[in-house]
Amino acid sequence: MSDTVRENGVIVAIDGPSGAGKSSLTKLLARRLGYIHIDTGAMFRAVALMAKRAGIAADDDAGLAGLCRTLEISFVRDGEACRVLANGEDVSREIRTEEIGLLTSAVSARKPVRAALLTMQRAMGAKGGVILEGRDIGTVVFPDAEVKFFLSASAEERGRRRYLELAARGDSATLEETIAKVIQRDRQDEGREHAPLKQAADALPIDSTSLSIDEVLAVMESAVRERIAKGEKG
Ligand SMILES: Nc1ncnc2c1ncn2[C@@H]1O[C@H](COP(=O)(O)OP(=O)(O)O)[C@@H](O)[C@H]1O
Ligand SMILES: Nc1ccn([C@@H]2O[C@H](COP(=O)(O)OP(=O)(O)O)[C@@H](O)[C@H]2O)c(=O)n1
Repeated sequence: MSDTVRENGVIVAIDGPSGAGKSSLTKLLARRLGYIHIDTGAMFRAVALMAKRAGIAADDDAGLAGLCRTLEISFVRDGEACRVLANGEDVSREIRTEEIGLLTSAVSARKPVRAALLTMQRAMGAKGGVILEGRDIGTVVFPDAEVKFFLSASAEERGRRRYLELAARGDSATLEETIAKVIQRDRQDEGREHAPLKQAADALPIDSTSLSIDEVLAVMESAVRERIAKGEKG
C-alpha cells in the first residue's frame, strides 16, 4: 500500500466474488466516510448490455473496442441510490439481470473492454476519497490503493444471498440454480487471462460467510480510519 497523499482522501479497494457483499459494504462505508462509491461491476455490465443491444458478440474484440470508444458511462446520485447511465440512458435495472451478469463475465474478459474501463476507473478515482468495488481494483486498477480488502464468503452462502435477492425481485430461479451460476461466474472471473479475480498480496481478507453486514462494516471502517489517521500523522 502506498503513502501517497491524495487531494480528497485515500483510495479504498474492495475486491471479491459475486455475492460476497461488496456493493452493500461499499455503499455503507462510503456513506460513513463521506467517500464516493464506484461500482466498477456496473460499468462492465453497461458495456455488456450495450453490446447485446448492438448485436456485438462477447468475443468480438474489434466490435467491443469500437463500442467502448464512444460509450459514456456515468453515475448519478439519486438520494440513497445511485443510477447508472449509459450514453445518458438510465440502465440501472436492465444491467442487474442474471443474464446480463453472465454475459458481463464473458465481455469483461476481453482486453479492449478492460483497457477502456481501466482508463475511466483511474480517472474517476485518482484524487482519492473513493471506494471502488470490483474484481481487480487492488491488483490492476489501483495497486497503490492505501486500503485493500478482499471480501469473500462460501459459494453456498453467496448463492443463498443472491437467491434471496432474486426471489425478492420475483425471479423464479431455484437456490441450486443460483449457487451453480455463482460458481460458474467465479470460475470465469478467476480463470480469465486479463485481470483475473484474485486477492492482492497486501489486501486484508474478510470471509463474510458467518458475519453480518454490520460486523463486516465495523472491521472495514476501523481499518480505513486507522490508515487515514496514519496518513495525517505524516
Ligand atoms: N454479510 C452478509 N450477511 C448476509 N447477507 C449479506 C451479507 N453481505 C451481503 N449480503 C446480502 O447479499 C446480497 C448480495 O450482496 P452484494 O452487496 O450485492 O454483493 P456483491 O456486490 O459482492 O455481489 C445482498 O442482498 C446483500 O444484502
Ligand atoms: N472490476 C471488475 C468488476 C466486475 N467485473 C465483471 O463484471 C461482472 C459483474 O460484476 P458485479 O460486481 O456487478 O457482479 P456481482 O459481484 O455484483 O455479482 C463480474 O462477474 C466480472 O466478470 C470485472 O471483470 N471487473
